[in-house]
Amino acid sequence: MTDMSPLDDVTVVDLSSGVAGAYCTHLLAGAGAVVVRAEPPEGHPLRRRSASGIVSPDGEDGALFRFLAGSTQSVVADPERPADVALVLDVLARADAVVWDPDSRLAAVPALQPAALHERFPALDVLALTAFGLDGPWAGRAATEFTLQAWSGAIGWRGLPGRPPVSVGGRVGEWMAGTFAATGLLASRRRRASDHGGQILDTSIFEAVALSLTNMHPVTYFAEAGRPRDPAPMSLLPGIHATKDGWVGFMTGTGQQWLDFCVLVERFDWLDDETLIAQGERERRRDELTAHIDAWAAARTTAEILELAAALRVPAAPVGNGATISAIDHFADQEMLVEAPEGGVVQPATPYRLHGKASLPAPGRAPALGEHTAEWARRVADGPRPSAGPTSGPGGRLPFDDLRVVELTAFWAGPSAAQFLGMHGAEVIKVESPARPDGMRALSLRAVDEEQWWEYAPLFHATNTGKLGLGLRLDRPRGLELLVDLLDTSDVLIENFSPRVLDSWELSPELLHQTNPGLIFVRMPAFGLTGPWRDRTGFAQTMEQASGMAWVTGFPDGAPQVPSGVCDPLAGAHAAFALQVALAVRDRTGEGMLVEVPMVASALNVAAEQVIEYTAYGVLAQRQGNRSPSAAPQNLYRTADPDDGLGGPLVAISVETDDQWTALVDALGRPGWAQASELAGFAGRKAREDELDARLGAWCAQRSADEIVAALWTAGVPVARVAMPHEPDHTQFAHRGFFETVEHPVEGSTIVAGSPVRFTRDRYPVHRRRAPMLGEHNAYVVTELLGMTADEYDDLEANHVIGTGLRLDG
Ligand SMILES: CC(C)(COP(=O)(O)OP(=O)(O)OC[C@H]1O[C@@H](n2cnc3c(N)ncnc32)[C@H](O)[C@@H]1OP(=O)(O)O)[C@@H](O)C(=O)NCCC(=O)NCCSC(=O)C(=O)O
Repeated sequence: MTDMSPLDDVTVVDLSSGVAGAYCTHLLAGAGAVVVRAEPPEGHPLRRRSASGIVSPDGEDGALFRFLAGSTQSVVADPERPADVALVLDVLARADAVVWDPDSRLAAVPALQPAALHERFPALDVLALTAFGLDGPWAGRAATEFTLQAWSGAIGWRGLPGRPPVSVGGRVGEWMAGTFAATGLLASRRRRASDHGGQILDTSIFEAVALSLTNMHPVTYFAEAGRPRDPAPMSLLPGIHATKDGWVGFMTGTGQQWLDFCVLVERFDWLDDETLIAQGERERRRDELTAHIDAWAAARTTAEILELAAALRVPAAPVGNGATISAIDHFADQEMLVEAPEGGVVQPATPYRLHGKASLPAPGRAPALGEHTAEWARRVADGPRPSAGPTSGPGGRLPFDDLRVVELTAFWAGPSAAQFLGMHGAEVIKVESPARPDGMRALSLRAVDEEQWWEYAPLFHATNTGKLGLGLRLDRPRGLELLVDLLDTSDVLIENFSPRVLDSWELSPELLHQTNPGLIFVRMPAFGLTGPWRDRTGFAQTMEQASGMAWVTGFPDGAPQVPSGVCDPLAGAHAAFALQVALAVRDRTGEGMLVEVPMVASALNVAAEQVIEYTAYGVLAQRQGNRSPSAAPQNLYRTADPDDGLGGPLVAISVETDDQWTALVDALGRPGWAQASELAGFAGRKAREDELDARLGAWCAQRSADEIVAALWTAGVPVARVAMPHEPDHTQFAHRGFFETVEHPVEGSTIVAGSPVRFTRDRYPVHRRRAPMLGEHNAYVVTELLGMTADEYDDLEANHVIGTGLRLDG
């Protein structure tokens, strides 16, 4: 097979104008898809102004735009000119998919609305990105990332004692939505291959935020716990601490890592205190613990601390930012940050690697506005209009119903990648050691002396739906042989252990491809399979610390804070995307490959703006608490509702556009102070945001949250009640069926968040099968799939090669 770009047979039209749509098509173009951006004459908004508010010099495209639009084409079309709209429709007639959001003048043309496009081009996949989804009671309502975070509970839970809760900086939710969108589009494309039927992929940014920024499935957790979450905001501990020369971040995700951390900071009394293994107890003793950790860290350099932490296998990272990350040796060594094709700017590289014969195209430059208009006009004039092809009715096959996936995964990132394949039809077999199961099981609601305590773990239930469970010990030679036999009958292997683990089992692609050349082998290490940090371990929080995400989260006068968790679904969705890129190659050639998806690489992509803006404009993004570089006024405000003892209840208000400001002024009753002419523009509002906060604060303090939301939302102002993350009962979620009920034989009924990308052609619940119990499907795998006899099965069980339930004693 010759070198090929995996998606070079895919054409996508981009009608979107936000970060989510642009990142979606950036990922697709990065895998070789032809992406044609259809822009109104004023151009994509990011050509002039970045998401962080930097205005590009006259006549120059913004640096963030150049990154996001690299390797794409630009067709300019005036929405007022029928001939221009006809050209866009002609390009769409030749496309496989369109990415749409409602915010450009072109996307607002009636013929270019999702339903109209679906009707006109039934074979086209129409990916719609909106704040709340295309229908439901909240559809079309005003929102910004900040108010979406507030509604979802993503703000309410995060904070430090004595301070208001704090939002996640950097519009991570929009990037997350773009990743889910790209991943969903490829899945839909694979389904289309069977019947040529396109569909609307109705993507809700709100749901993407709720799934990723609320600190790990709180709805499931508290539904199973049968109680609401403690209303006090929380922060990671140990978390981010000042060192002699900067900041260092820790994340002790397992009991063992906490114990190792105690050794690191030389507190053997903490090591002996079993109560401190529980995060709740650490939170209760926050001041005492923080005082010691701060003093210990302040006496050492970041490099010294990281070296010690790596030796003790405590997940840790320097707290990177736009100015520092390009100098980090591992990122340089692994070429995770590279010079932009236009030169002079550093930007993230493609967040995954294919180790196969297919190669990803080199990053290309962004197109000038309308650079490809004439070429497309010629092309559509010359060529016949392609026919849509036959389409079958609803009820076609699921995208991955021909795939068997084996996962050797733990916690959230790896399991979520495999879960996506299961949601859309794959048979997924989760392998766990009965002696060392997925660490998510340790976050159980039952004490360890209770029967089957490991089956009461809500986060395991939420991240492992749709899977079968195989209890198999890979530290036994016969266990490994059995796994290799299983992989011979499988299509995909996904793993997210530290790299040394699979190496110690000698499970290499070379070995596995000898007997199954079609196997796609996805590895999701923390930092990469090679490079100086190869053997370091890490959780989502570690990636948030290293990539810059934590740097822009928190108050300007305080330490950086982690978003806490977003890098897990982010890594999972990037892995599901990269895996599908490899699958596209396999569908054409039959050849599998190794796919490397370092967690940190997806985090660096999503935090791209920081390094890009620093290297392009010398601007270092900073923490702004609940304010934003691109909105003013924006903040949390106390309402007149009865005091909750924590400084609330609060509402979130966010004004990004001049129209939203006008709407706010009207809703406030056009007070004199709001009529000042300089407030009509963003710069004037930004300059006076302290005063605006005081005015809005006084207005909100006289009203209940419900009154404020009703008055402002009706007027078109982005507003939200600051909700807690365990509340699943928003009418909009209910309308879209975002949360699905799943029955579990031990735990009972539970509620699990679904997919932010709603497939509208074949509607099916995504959680059709509950999470497996440990070793529940051993008999199916061993006797049915591998054809072993009942005696052989018994022998494997008697020798503890396979097992059901936890068995720590070997
Ligand atoms: C998550 C980790 C930090 C956890 O660290 P550790 O607990 O030290 O795990 P390791 O991966 O190093 O080692 C796994 C151990 O389990 C053993 N193991 C696992 N499965 C089996 C089976 N089936 N049979 C026998 N033994 C097994 C394996 O041999 C190792 O044992 P020993 O050799 O005896 O140690 C690390 O796995 C990691 O960095 N993973 C890559 C990045 C990642 O995915 N991070 C988590 C994202 S989710 C997240 O952040 C979140 O949910 O929160």
